[in-house]
Amino acid sequence: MDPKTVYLIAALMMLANGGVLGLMHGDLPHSLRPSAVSWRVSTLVHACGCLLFLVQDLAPRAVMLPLGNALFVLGFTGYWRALRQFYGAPDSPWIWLPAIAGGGGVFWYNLVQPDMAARVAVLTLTWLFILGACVWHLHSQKRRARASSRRVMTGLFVGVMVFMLLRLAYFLIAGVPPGYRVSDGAYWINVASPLVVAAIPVIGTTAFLLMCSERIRRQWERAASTDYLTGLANRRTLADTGERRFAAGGGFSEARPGMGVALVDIDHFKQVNDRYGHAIGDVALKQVAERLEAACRETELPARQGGEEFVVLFEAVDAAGARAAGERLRQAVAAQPFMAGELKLAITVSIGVAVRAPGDAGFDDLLRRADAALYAAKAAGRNRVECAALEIEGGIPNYREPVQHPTP
Ligand SMILES: Nc1nc2c(ncn2[C@@H]2O[C@H](COP(=O)(O)OP(=O)(O)OP(=O)(O)O)[C@@H](O)[C@H]2O)c(=O)[nH]1
Repeated sequence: MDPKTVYLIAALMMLANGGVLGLMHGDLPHSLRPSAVSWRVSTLVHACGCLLFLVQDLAPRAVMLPLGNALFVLGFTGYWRALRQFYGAPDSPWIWLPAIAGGGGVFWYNLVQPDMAARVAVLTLTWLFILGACVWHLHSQKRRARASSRRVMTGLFVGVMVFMLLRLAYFLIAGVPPGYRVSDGAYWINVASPLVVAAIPVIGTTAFLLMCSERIRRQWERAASTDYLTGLANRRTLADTGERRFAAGGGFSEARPGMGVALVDIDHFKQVNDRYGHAIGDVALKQVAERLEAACRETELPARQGGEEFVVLFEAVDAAGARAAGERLRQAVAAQPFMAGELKLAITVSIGVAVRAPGDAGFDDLLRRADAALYAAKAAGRNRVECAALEIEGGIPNYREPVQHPTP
């Protein structure tokens, strides 16, 4: 195929992709828009580079070719910037330096000291540096299990880098043939080059849109499953996880410990709100959540049930283990006063714990017994842990165990 035809098709596909991204721009969340703008501009810059190669005979080629190559390196730097913006890295003017140096080198070996092999080497090194920076940036992000779009994008950049190396090796080993022109279809490398150049603007734009949709999906999932104020699991996640673990635990067995819960309620929280205001109350809630989370073990799930009430799920505990875990949580909150600006607040929590019992038909029964134990903890003076009895008589928890604990 004629390389000019390939450049024309590539330019049209890039323009179409840039257009699609432009149409979708308004539907993206604000946080993703700067990155999408950079990606779109870079795609259009690449299209302009292809068009320059297409019309290279209309002006001196010694100007058109380096100009086209300069547009490609600028376009790749734009993709680098887009990826940085996507992952929240601060904008830096330094990322344009390799493109400026590489572009300058290409002009130098075209106009001042014409040397095709040196020009290819400078261009290749510039591309490798910029694309390598993109790969490094993609790779250095926190790994997420289903981020397939990021893997596609990384593969694409690596593929283009490998091609550039092969292209350099081709020119270094075979040497630059006399009278060689990039528009000469007799050389396979002249047809392959625009196809590979087009891979990132064309396939990469689809992968970029996939990255955006994966980000949006994760944000929605997080918003639906976590509590907006504390960042802990919310009531819905708690209910889902609790029911699932309850069902997975099978029938009750005296021989092996089952799941347990701790219901944690801040003591006299209304007074904090009334005395210092709702905003300070919110700060205190967040700090209690942080301390509970920090005190939880890996297998324990802290959640905000609502208001000033938290729940911690235990995976496999007996009554003594649940009580000890509850005590660990209580101490984590009571150990030190809370700081809200200049204010020093002494905050404590009361905790009711319950472990799975033979009479529990579902997770709600477990919670109900923990709630009754919490009620007992409040009645017994607060800042303490009470353990629920194993039985429910007529739907009302029956406390067989005397509530006798040292007052903290
Ligand atoms: N700041 C803030 N306060 C909340 C939030 N949700 C619930 N509250 C407050 O939590 C307080 C709960 O008060 P009560 O249920 O009377 O309980 P308490 O004052 O903690 O007393 P005891 O639980 O009996 O120790 C109320 O003042 C609610 O307005 C919230 O998201 N932010």
